[in-house]
Amino acid sequence: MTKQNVLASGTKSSVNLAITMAMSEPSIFTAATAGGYISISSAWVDSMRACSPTRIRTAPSLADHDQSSWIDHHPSALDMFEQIIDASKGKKIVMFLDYDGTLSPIVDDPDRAFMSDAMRKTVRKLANCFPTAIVSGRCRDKVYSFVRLAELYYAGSHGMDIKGPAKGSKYKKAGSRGRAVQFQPASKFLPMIDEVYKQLVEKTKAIPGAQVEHNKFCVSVHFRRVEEKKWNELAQQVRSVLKEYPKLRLTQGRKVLEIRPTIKWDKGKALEFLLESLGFANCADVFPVYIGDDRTDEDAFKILRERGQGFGILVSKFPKETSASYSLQEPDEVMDFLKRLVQWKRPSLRAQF
Ligand SMILES: O=P(O)(O)OC[C@H]1O[C@H](O[C@H]2O[C@H](CO)[C@@H](O)[C@H](O)[C@H]2O)[C@H](O)[C@@H](O)[C@@H]1O
Repeated sequence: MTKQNVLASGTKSSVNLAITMAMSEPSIFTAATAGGYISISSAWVDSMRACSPTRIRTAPSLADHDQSSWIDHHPSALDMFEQIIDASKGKKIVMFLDYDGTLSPIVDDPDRAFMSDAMRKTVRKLANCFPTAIVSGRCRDKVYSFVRLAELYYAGSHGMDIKGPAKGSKYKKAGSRGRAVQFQPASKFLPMIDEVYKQLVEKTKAIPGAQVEHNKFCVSVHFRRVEEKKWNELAQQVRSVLKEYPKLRLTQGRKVLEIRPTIKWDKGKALEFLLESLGFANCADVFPVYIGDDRTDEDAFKILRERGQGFGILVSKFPKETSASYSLQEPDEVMDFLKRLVQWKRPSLRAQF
């Protein structure tokens, strides 16, 4: 088995193994009979299905042992607010926020995943209290066009495109002389990503509902609006493009296949880079909080566990395997949690919410 294309994020669930298998055995793939080809693609489709859970956390008929035990292990960050604040006492909170599914609800059209004004107002107040970064799979400019808050740090393309506020930030590392933080570890992949984007557009154009999104250092192939009976065909088309690019790998999000460089860089590394840029590299008294809803956010949750600092909050209505410590069900709960943080830090702002 080669390690050309491996699924980097997440744990060794059957889902990840399915994709790893499908992506990492090109010789089997090319030598296989038509039947073999289908079975590899069907591993993709199984994995695509597994990324679309349908068991709602609160449904009484499904509130079985597994679900309640999941909540025991990942209690609501709202219910645990006081304990969280206690744990952060004497430490500097730094906030990391994923965008889609965390600050904005998941919608069918990725170009219309707008953030509410109330959420924007809350995030603005949050950034006034704590250093705050948006960490997204999207192209940085696109996520900025949704968030529109110049005072934040932004890490687009799954952390491969990092930029800090140009000026006026209260949170600058000593000695940075007002220079904006900027880091693009995958810049040499730009021509390859452009090429792959064009090929994917061409190869998927006949599949109704498929949408390819150029995220600068990575590409997303959306299947939210593709009929399930066409998922196999979509997987085969994506596979046919990717097999020519061993320097690219595949990860999966919510009804999306994400193609990105094999470099050892992800949202977890971006989190560490940003902590360092903010002057917290070897700081024992920093308390990073990362809130995200997707597989790629697991890299950041894991880093926090490894560092033994702060914690991750998974946004999900469904029990999921996660390295996050707490959970919130949806963006509205994220907003409530952020408001509580602001009110705790600045009690005088209570009346403004
Ligand atoms: O890291 P994120 O900010 O969560 O980005 C991950 C992907 O988010 C977007 O897709 C997701 O949200 C869309 C809008 O709600 C939804 O239609 C899609 O099904 C979701 O996967 C974004 O469009 C992708 O490029 C990102 O990779």
